[in-house]
Amino acid sequence: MAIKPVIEMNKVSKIYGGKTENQVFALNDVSFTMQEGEFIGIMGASGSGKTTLLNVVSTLDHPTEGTVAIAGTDITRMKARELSDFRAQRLGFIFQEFNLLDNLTVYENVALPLSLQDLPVHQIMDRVGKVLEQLGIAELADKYPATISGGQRQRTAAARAIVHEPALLLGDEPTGSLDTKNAVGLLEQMKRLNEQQQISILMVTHDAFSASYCSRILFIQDGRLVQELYRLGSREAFYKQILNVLGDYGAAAAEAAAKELSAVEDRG
Ligand SMILES: Nc1ncnc2c1ncn2[C@@H]1O[C@H](COP(=O)(O)OP(=O)(O)OP(=O)(O)O)[C@@H](O)[C@H]1O
Repeated sequence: MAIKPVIEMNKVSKIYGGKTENQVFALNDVSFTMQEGEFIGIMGASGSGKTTLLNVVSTLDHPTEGTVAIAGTDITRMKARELSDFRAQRLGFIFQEFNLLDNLTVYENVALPLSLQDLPVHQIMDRVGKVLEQLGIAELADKYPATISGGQRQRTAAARAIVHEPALLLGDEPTGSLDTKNAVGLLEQMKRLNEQQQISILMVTHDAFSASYCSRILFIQDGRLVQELYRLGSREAFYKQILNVLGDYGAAAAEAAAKELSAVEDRG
């Protein structure tokens, strides 16, 4: 099977502010292609444009210039209504806050993206059942979010993000609010989804440890892509490589990298 691009971003700029004064180039002439089955991490300092990039890809924000195609569809030409259907059917999201609905069970939360698509009930039951099994939470189907652990809530959120088999899974600091054990659990799950089901994942993270699970990292600085790193060897080696690159970008990043490097033997 031929590998197809899942994201084609071509000369994208996003400018905030007035026509001439106080302009902020949140993204500045950004181009990259993501192939189906990649697991890409976006890294960069605070204010470098990571969230803007993710928002443009997720169709929540419109670029000032340039084009973005997702799975062959140019989203920069779509109307609002088409965009919301496209988002619901083709994209999956994992956020730092799990955004589960408290008055729905685990099963109902996971079924939500399918219920919105008017699928027959037996098809919904079948797909939800499979994805709950996959994420090891089948026995929690009838429980409510308030009665399960943080890690289980995060897995429920992950199940909901993939139940409709999106072309692309997007994460904004998905491990941000998790302790180390649950963060590793979620990253392992994402890695499995990526490797075993070829789900394409784009994730924003400031954390080198999380980023080391990716197959490629794009580094962004002042709205520009400044470097990319492919994982060639082990995750541990990739982690050190990422820390070294972060170390190249400013004293603050270097300080954080040095701290992390000293902890590398413990966590890596
Ligand atoms: N709605 C907006 N109006 C004006 N400027 C904005 C707006 N949103 C973002 N910016 C600016 O665009 C730049 C990029 O912001 P963005 O949120 O993409 O950065 P980030 O890398 O995600 O930062 P962080 O890691 O702190 O979340 C920043 O200078 C920010 O102040």
